[in-house]
Formats: sequence, structure tokens, C-alpha cells
Amino acid sequence: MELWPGAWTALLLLLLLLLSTLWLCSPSAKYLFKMAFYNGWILFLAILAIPLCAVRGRNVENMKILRLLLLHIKYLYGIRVEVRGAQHFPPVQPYVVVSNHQSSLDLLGMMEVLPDRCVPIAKRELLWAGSAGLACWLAGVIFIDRKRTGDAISVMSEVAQTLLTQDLRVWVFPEGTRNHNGSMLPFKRGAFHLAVQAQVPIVPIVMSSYQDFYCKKERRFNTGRCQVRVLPPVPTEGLTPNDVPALADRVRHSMLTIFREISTDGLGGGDCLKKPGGAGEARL
Ligand SMILES: CCCCCCCCCCCCCC(=O)SCCNC(=O)CCNC(=O)[C@H](O)C(C)(C)COP(=O)(O)OP(=O)(O)OC[C@H]1O[C@@H](n2cnc3c(N)ncnc32)[C@H](O)[C@@H]1OP(=O)(O)O
Ligand SMILES: CCCCCCCC/C=C\CCCCCCCC(=O)OC[C@@H](O)COP(=O)(O)O
Repeated sequence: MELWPGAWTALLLLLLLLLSTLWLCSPSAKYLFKMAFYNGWILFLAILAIPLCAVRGRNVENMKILRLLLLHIKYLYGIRVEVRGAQHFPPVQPYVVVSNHQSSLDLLGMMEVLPDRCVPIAKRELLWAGSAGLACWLAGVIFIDRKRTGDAISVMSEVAQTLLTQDLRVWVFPEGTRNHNGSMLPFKRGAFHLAVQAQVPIVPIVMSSYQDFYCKKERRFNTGRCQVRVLPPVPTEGLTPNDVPALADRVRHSMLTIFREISTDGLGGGDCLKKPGGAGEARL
């Protein structure tokens, strides 16, 4: 079909008008656009990262490239990230970072404070996320298969060795999955076993609740602010595997206390659908 040249411009303008009306009138549409762009933009940035990282081969130093490429995203989304307590990072030695996991947006806070030679432990499925998976592999991200506990534990034990021999830091989300409902899930113990096996400190990091500006259930995604708080390191010297449950509980308790203190939704990150007067309440 032959179209008058001006018709294409008119069609494009109409489409733009439709999209902006949807954006303005429907918070759900805005949420979907923003999330789609977030993932799409990361896949695009990963395409840029791959050749840059490939020069060095698989190397944790490549994490700096991913970090530099991702740092601007907070500006695109109008999210103010405030870092507190960065002085608590031990200056040279290996350590294990543990942090709460609310959403894939955690990547923004993570990149804000990611120490040198620090690699995240990620679910194996991420390896298959196209260009992002390849970029993660090139940057030395450690992949675990959550369906095979034995394999995951042996990968973690190997990491306990390489942490010391290759002077590494690892970043673990001990909740083991994203927790969109605010608060924190019970902690899995892998990160704590790892720190005790390597006898290295644990550095807890708490990201404040996103519920003021982001809620997956309500499909709400506005601009907002988030605090990333680095807590003092917790030593593990002299601890044995028997001490792991108490250690994990102690660290979780201190993180939960700070999470409630720095989360501004008045509920300490409670479920946004139950927020008094919140949009979700009417639907419940
Ligand atoms: C430009 C492009 C950029 C792209 C983005 C870049 C950045 C990417 C960022 C990506 C970020 C992505 C972020 C993500 O992907 S988050 C998802 C993946 N991460 C995790 O799951 C980490 C947290 N999970 C754990 O630590 C689990 O414990 C593991 C996975 C290890 C096992 O879990 P599982 O559920 O299968 O079993 P279980 O926890 O019930 O444990 C069973 C028993 O074993 C004990 N046990 C555990 N560990 C050890 C050990 N080492 N030595 C000895 N024992 C150990 C444990 O205490 C328990 O015993 P008991 O206590 O009941 O007696
Ligand atoms: C050719 C194949 C194309 C595949 C396209 C896949 C689309 C994926 C798009 C972009 C990747 C963005 C990478 C963001 C990294 C955030 C990691 C993250 O937050 O993982 C979730 C994991 O912690 C817990 O997973 P679950 O909550 O248990 O689930």
C-alpha cells in the first residue's frame, strides 16, 4: 500500500499522542513502559559492554565497566540515591556483602556503592538473559542453580577459596529472591557459611523501601528517593558452622531495624496494598 509521505509523520505523531495520553492517564501503562524501557535499556547497555569486556576476557575488573555503564539510569528515572556509611567498607581485605532484595531496581543502589573486585552471586537463569547474561558472565558474576542445593553449596564453597586467593568480595542477596512486599524474607544461610568458611567479615547493606515511588502490585512507578546504608562490618573470625544460624539472625535483625528506620513510607516498608489510604486498599 502506497502512503502519502506526510501520512507517515501523521501516523507517528498519532502514536506518540496515544502513548503520552496513556502515560499521563494510566499509571499502569506508565509502570509498564518504565519497566520495559528499564530492561530494554539494560539489554542495550550490555551490548555496548560486551566488546569492552571481551578485551580482558572473563575478569572481575569488567564489573567496573558494567558499573560505569549503569550509573546514569537513576537520572533517567528521577531516583535520588543517597549513600550513607560508605566509610564502613573495609579498605583492602576480602569480605561478603549482604543486602536486601526488593526488585531488579536494586541494581541502581548496588552500582552506587559496588566496591572494587566485588561480584554478585546471581541465579543461573540470568545467564540466559541475552546480552545481559553474557555481560554478567564476562564480568565474573557467580551463577548458582537454586534448584540444586548441593551444586549451589559447592559453588559457594569454591567461592570461599577464591575469595582469599584472588582477593575478591562477593555480593549476596540472602533473601534468595526478590521481595516486593516490603520488609525482609527470612535469610538463607549460604552467605554466612561462605563468610565463616573464608573467615572474612560480613558487610550488611540496607536499601530503604521503594514503596513510596514504586510498587509492582499496584503498578505504580514515579520518581523518588532511596537511601543505601552501609552498616559496620561484622567479624567472623573464630566462628564455626555451628555459629551460622545465630550470625544470620543477628545480621538480619540489625538490617531490619535500619530498614524500618530509613524507610519513609511510614510502615517500615510494609505491603503497599495494605497502606492506609493507599490506592490498593480500596481494592482489598
Ligand atoms: C550492563 C549489563 C548489566 C547487567 C547486570 C549486572 C549485575 C547483576 C546483578 C545480579 C543480581 C542477581 C541477584 C540474584 O540472582 S538473587 C538469587 C540468587 N542468590 C541467592 O540465592 C543467594 C542466597 N541463597 C543462599 O545463600 C542459599 O543458602 C543457597 C543458594 C546457597 C542454597 O539455597 P537452597 O534454598 O537450595 O538451600 P538452603 O538455603 O535451605 O540450604 C540448605 C542447607 O545448606 C546449608 N548451607 C547453605 N550454604 C552452605 C554452605 N556454603 N556450606 C554449608 N552449608 C550450607 C544451609 O544452612 C541449610 O542448612 P540448615 O541451615 O537448614 O541446616
Ligand atoms: C535473547 C533472550 C532475551 C532475554 C531477555 C530477558 C530480559 C531480561 C532483561 C534484562 C536483564 C536485566 C538484568 C537485571 C538484573 C537484575 C537481577 C535481578 O533482580 O534478578 C532477580 C533475582 O535476583 C531473583 O530472582 P527471582 O525474584 O527469584 O525471580
